[in-house]
Amino acid sequence: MLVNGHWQKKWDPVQKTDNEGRFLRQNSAFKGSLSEHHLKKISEQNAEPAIKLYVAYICPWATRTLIARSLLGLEKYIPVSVVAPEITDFGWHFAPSDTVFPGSTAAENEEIEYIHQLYTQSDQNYTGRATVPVLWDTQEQIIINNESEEILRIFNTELRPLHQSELDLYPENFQQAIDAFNNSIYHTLNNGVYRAGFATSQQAYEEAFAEVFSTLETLEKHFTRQKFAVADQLTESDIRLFVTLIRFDLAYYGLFKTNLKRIADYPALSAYLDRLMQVPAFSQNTWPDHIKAGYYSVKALNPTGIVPKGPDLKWFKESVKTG
Ligand SMILES: N[C@@H](CCC(=O)N[C@@H](CS)C(=O)NCC(=O)O)C(=O)O
Repeated sequence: MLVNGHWQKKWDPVQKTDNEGRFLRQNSAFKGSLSEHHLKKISEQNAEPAIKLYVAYICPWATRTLIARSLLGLEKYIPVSVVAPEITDFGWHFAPSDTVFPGSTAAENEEIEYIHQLYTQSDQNYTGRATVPVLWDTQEQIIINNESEEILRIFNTELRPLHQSELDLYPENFQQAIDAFNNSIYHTLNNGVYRAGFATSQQAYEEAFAEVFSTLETLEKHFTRQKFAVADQLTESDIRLFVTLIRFDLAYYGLFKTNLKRIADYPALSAYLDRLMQVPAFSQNTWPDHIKAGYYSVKALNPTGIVPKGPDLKWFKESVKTG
């Protein structure tokens, strides 16, 4: 992580814990939105795009923003750079083309080598973790926003005039229900799997584990009656749930020890994933090899770095990606 703008070499990608060993996630520091100037520049589509998005395909938070970008048809306005899936001692990085992981952006195409450079360019005294996603202002060379839930809303609301789709991911008449659904899954499931995986005491792990599975049971019942998370249309709640569910059997079940059941063992949740994986915005932004390589590169949880070969999941049968 960065401390007063300097990278700490002795660094371990396990975030903070409290006195009882409970995992604590840091709050995002850059919470800006788009100005009139940005909007004008983005719609002009000059040779140099006005904004860009830095992501990791392993990352559920970054993938939220990618799915929204695709669903709303914003691809041509917002170019994306994808880091190598493995987190290094220097954090996220771009690898040179001869060693680049399929699907990642080669270092030769980037002005930076490490994501932490974006943070020090934006604030030379930045203290904190250098996380993805990052919404970047290419002209000012500063971070606009590094919080996925806000980037998603920026795409949905502020970029509405550029949408190539009628879809509204946060429609006014469902906002309360969407907020309530999001709250019901964030702590116990989206972040719950991390709280189980990065717990440093048995008690903290068991607490998180119980909450993960009671939430999955509730959701299983919900999806026996409902097609989508909220109402009868896709909303941002589906994106926020999907990114966790699709990583569950691939990474969380094994590495994070959330192994009471797999998503494949829940019929209604499996059918829900089947439905969403048929939508290109969901399947095209889901890269199972990145997900496995990325999570299993966290040395504190997997010192040998060995990446499991399985599981053999139906959701990825036809979507072997080549980059
Ligand atoms: N609250 C942030 C969380 C982002 C986040 O934690 N990203 C992870 C990858 S999944 C990261 O970049 N971690 C690097 C680190 O913790 O140093 C968001 O939703 O955008």
